[in-house]
Amino acid sequence: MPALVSMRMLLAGDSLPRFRISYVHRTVVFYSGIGGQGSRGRANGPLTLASLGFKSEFETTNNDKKSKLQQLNSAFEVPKNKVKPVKSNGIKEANLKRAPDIQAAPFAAKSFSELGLPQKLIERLDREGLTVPTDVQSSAIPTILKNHDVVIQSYTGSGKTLAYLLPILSQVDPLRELPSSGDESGKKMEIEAVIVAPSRELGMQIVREVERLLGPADKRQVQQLVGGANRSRQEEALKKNKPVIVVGTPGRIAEISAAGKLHTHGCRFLVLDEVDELLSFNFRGDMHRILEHVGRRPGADPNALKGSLARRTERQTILVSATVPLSVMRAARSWGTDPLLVRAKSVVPLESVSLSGPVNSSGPLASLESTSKQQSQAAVESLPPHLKHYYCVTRIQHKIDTLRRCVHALDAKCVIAFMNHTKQLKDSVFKLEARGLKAAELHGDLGKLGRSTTLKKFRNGEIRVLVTNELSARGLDVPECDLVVNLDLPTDSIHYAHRAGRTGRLGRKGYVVTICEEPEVFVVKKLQKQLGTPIPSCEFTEGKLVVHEEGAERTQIGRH
Ligand SMILES: Nc1ncnc2c1ncn2[C@@H]1O[C@H](COP(=O)(O)OP(=O)(O)OP(=O)(O)O)[C@@H](O)[C@H]1O
Repeated sequence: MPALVSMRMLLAGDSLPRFRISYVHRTVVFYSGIGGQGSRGRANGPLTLASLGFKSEFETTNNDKKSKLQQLNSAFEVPKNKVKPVKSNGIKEANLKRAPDIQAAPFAAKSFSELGLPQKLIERLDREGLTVPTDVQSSAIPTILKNHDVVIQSYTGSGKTLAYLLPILSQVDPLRELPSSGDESGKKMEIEAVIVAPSRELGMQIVREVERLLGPADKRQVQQLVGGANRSRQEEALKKNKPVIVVGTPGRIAEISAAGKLHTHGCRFLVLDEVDELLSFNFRGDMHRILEHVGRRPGADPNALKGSLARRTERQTILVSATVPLSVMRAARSWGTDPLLVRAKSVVPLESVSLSGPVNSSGPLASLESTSKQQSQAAVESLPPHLKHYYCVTRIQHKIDTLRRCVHALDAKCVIAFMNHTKQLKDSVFKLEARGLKAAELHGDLGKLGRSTTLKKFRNGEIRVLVTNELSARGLDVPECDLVVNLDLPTDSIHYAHRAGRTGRLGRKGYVVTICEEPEVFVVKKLQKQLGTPIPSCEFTEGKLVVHEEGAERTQIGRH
């Protein structure tokens, strides 16, 4: 456990809380200041991979590798004034074959203009009030602009969407620096980027983000291809608008592609957002089709990356998630070319990360144990560091009452309550409304219109408690969400982490409260251990949050 905690602290840098699992004997009830983007140090001299030890690692390898390194190296050169001293990352030897990690952030940019984005795009960002990149954006944008295949891993709500959208938008019309040469009229524009997301909601959210940056005049350059919407209308829009970017769910993209209405062989970018979810069995057939067709020009040599990466003939593959288990790393290696692992404060070749997992373990039990360890490490890295986690024991028939008291005690304005079974959502909504809380259900059995109307109302603040299932656990961005409640326990630490990540977005405050029955407490303890984060027990009494000390009956009552 301490190893897990310290690993997380080292990976995520100084913005992490300095507590550990061992309990301090005092009540934890106050909001603490929440660090957004941490302060960034500066030092002298340009920081390159060579200066970080990459060169010597690779010097012994052949010329081919050397030239790849030079390309990689130039991707990381940053101006003198943007340099931070390098620290050892402290990652356990067992997890690294070699140690070319760049732990201290060389990409802690102060503004988007430092990252090599075109002026037009900078102006759009400015107009939207986006001026300072997050750490993961500082790492990812220059790396993607250098045409590397990447896996982007950073905790929930840290800005991964713009981390991949901005370098793509800066290389496609209409925002790229140099407009297409020659007379484009009458020439069929090709789809340049395909972005895949596991749910309609997430797909639509990404579309809105692209539209926001394209502006009203150019918003037709992005087309949604999500399931549940009218397919022939989507096909017509593809034909009429000739978008440069499509965003959709695997089923719908594969369906339209198989019907011959989506031409993506010449596509330059393939993004798989929430890639670990997209790897699940449910999406297997559709994902196979997408991976086989997008950016796969007939006759193109998949290994034709000799010379400059800029002249690649194959698509650039970008995989994204807060949770990146080894299965994703393995997939990245087979789908991409020399992929890099991009995190908030480090960029490393994926090949430097040991992929020895269950396949190398001895026996099925060792294999299971190893899988579970990798899972929990993935979950640890995905949790925003400043969230506060509690659990509250109650009887099943009192769960909704406990939820009501929790909402009032924390004065939460925008709450997402997770349950495991769709059938129970309606009943919970009914009970919450009967107790005076404006609530609504959100799940996959609702029609597309019902789902989007409910989400809109939740975003507008017309609904205070959104009662939902796993559908909303991934990617949903409602920045105002200040409380996540587990009315049913999540299946594992990864699911816990994604649910929890709906609050505390981009450095905001956030509470995660698990309401469970006594026999389920051991599961919470196990989650606590796996996540390396304290989850103390609490109760809600007289409009206040009361946190229990470990080993003590009950502690002081505190107001927040
Ligand atoms: N540089 C920035 N400045 C201000 N706000 C930003 C910036 N980058 C992203 N945001 C906002 O931060 C929020 C979270 O971003 P985003 O949804 O991309 O996070 P994420 O890391 O993809 O989360 P998840 O893992 O849950 O999908 C969004 O509301 C987004 O608009």
